[in-house]
Amino acid sequence: MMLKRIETEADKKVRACLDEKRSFALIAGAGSGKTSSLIDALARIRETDGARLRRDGQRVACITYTKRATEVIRTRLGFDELYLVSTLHSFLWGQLAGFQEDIRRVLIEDRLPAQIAKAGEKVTKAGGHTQEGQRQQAKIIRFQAELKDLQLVPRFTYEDSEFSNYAKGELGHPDIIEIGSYLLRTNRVFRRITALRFPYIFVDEAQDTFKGIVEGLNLVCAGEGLPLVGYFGDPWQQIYDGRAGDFAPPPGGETITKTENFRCSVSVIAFLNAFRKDVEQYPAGDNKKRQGRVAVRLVRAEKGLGKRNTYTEEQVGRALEHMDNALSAWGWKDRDDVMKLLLARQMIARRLGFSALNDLFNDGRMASSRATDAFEEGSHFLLTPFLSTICPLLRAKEEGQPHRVNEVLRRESPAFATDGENANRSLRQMLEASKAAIDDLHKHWTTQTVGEILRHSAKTRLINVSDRLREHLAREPRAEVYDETLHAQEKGDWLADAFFAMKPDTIAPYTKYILENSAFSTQHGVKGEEYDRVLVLYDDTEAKWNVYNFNKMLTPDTCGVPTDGQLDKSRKLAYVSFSRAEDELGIILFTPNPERAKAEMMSRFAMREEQISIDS
Ligand SMILES: Nc1ncnc2c1ncn2[C@@H]1O[C@H](COP(=O)(O)OP(=O)(O)OP(=O)(O)O)[C@@H](O)[C@H]1O
Repeated sequence: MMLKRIETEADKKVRACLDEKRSFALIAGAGSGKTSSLIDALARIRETDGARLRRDGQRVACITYTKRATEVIRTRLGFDELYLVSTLHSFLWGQLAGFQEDIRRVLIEDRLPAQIAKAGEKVTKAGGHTQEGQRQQAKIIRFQAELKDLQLVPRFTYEDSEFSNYAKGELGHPDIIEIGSYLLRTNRVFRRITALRFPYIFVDEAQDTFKGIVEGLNLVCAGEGLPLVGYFGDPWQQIYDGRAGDFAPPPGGETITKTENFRCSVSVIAFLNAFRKDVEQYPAGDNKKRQGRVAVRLVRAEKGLGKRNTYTEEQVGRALEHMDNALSAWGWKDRDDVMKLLLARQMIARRLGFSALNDLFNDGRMASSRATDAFEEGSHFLLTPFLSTICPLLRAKEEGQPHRVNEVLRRESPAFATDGENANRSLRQMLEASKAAIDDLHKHWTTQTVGEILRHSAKTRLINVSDRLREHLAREPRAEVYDETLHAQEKGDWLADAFFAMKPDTIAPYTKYILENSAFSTQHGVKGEEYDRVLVLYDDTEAKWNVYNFNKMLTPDTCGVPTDGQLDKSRKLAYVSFSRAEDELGIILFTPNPERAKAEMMSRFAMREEQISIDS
């Protein structure tokens, strides 16, 4: 909680850049108050140049990463129309919508040929006779037909959807990024118009924006004077693939480093400084008075005895016992304000009661790594109807909240959308229909399988059904026994079949976990958050070996040197996790050699003997 605002050196430098009309990039470590710096900068422009901008019909653009951030910033600026605060997609579409003929040209010359080529590569990889090969082949045929139809599309639209239908002129999220990058790169008029509309462009969380967009905005703002672009972000907090990571202003711009930390206690900052060498932070607010604590617990790792060297159920249980031991040792056992950050969902799943679902989506025979990732993010197409509609509806019913039921129905259910077929139904009719629909859904939920529930919900148009889900619901279950050599490319069929055959009881805790804050989170899920006490648990047996390796990242002398990729990914994720702690940070590391790891961590991270304990 911010008590009083302190103007920092970095804020002064940003102010100087604004006054001199120079582009800049503010690299601000964790807890440094990026949002405050951004708001200050936006407000400064209002003071110095606001009247002129309004007179000339120009605005200040602020591109945010999430819709939630958009709301926060708009509110803090008093909803002033001088500013256009929007997510990247909506900002780009605002600029692209007027360039209809250019959109058509980019789709014809670049976007569709690129997608056809990509599908072609997948056909070659999968083999034309496999189901995946045929699926990709069908995609190529569809794209080719859409390519022909593109000439006839009267108008291109974008409705904030993931999916595209080019023949109907409907664009999806990825199209907006690709077309936006392409036009910024190649079309001088597009750049000129963007610059005229927005002499000042700010990008929040710049590390997570797309490379092509940073390059494009730098072209828009090349040269001296306005337009200028200001990036705010932290390269060490870029944890998703394909994003800008290291961002820099256009040539001539200034890179400013913000070294304050207003969030973390003295001990946590000292540890962060030992961990990350490019920014030396200091406690800059009331946090200077908080000593806090950093403690490490080293546990002797067991070799995974389960499938693919992962833990068996019994071993997961033992690992959880070690976690409880550490909680007791740190005096955290009975506290409910300890945020536990686990990399492996298996342990969270076991604690919260969705192991069966978790096991299914982590079973490499049926789930591709993409499917596992989507499960972890809560974006898998088999699960989204439950996350967005079915479980929220059942929950609202259970809690006796008819208004909430109606809200979900109106927002998510085609059968209850207030336009179209329902436009003429009275409120009473709608309420009666919704009650009947929910009672019916509840009956299915308690007696039927997941597949039956989905089919019922699709038939009654209670849920939005994606094309992929529709295909799976419509086909017969695969009769063959799964064979890796024959079916690897079609494993999604077996995944869907197994999912459809499940009882729904493990889905409710999963959706609750994904949708609500609980005392557990994955390490990816806590970006931007802060908690009094944070426990971070590393167990490489459960991690994706080729992607992360926390033992090698933290103790390379004990465990061997990580690959560049492992080092980069593991340390960014660790930095995000560690820096969430306001007061106390506890790290549990399962290591093959606790004694050596202890000595190495003490010297590497300037830790004292009593900070590191061993539980063998
Ligand atoms: N100038 C300031 N003076 C006093 N407190 C501040 C100031 N700026 C930010 N804070 C407080 O410091 C904490 C961290 O701020 P904020 O969450 O904006 O940091 P951040 O840079 O976005 O961090 P991260 O990148 O780690 O998510 C918040 O509790 C905020 O209220």
